[in-house]
Amino acid sequence: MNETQPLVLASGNAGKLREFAELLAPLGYTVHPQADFDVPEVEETGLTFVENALLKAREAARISGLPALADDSGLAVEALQGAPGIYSARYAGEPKSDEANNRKLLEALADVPEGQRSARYWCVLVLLRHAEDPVPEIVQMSWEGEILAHPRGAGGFGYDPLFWVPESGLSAAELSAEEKNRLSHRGRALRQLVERLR
Ligand SMILES: O=c1nc[nH]c2c1ncn2[C@H]1C[C@H](O)[C@@H](COP(=O)(O)OP(=O)(O)OP(=O)(O)O)O1
Ligand SMILES: [Mg+2]
Repeated sequence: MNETQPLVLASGNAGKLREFAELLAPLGYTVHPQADFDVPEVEETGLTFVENALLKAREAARISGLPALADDSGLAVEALQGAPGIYSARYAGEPKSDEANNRKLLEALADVPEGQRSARYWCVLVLLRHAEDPVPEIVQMSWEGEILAHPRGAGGFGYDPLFWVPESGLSAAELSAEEKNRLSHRGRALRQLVERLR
């Protein structure tokens, strides 16, 4: 794909859209949020991140007529056998709320001591060149961390105030936008995807 080709971002998440805009702007892509084409939120009925990302990308490509990039992501906590995982966005039920999700996570880990609170973010990116693309580009990337006992920081989105980044000595919400994009599951997945398109 050449760099002047427009791309629809198959997400309604403002935090993701901001990060993708930051990551893709210097690479020359023209990105349009799916809201510009009135793409509705699709039901995430898959049992894997990749299935859900495919559902989102296909719907956005179908309605917009553009190549579509979707991100299905989430937090997998070892002490919770990988929960909330693909259910991360709706962990505390509907309507989706980062604050309620974070509160529920802290409650679930209330009795889990420091040292046993390992977790990883997953980001699965799917790029469909068109709605019926039979050969999607797929990248799956993780980011290792630990779940804090109390929220720290005001940046990022989602579970970032509870996600401790050992390599930085900060929570993900305390990282600058540039630093999070450099280290994160999403930043590294996107750079790998873009490499493949070159
Ligand atoms: O870097 C991150 N920093 C903090 N939290 C994160 C991150 N990456 C994923 N997450 C959490 C947010 C949400 O609870 C779930 C994604 O759920 P996911 O369905 O992929 O996104 P969503 O429903 O918010 O928007 P959409 O599906 O329209 O892209 O994982
Ligand atoms: Mg979602």
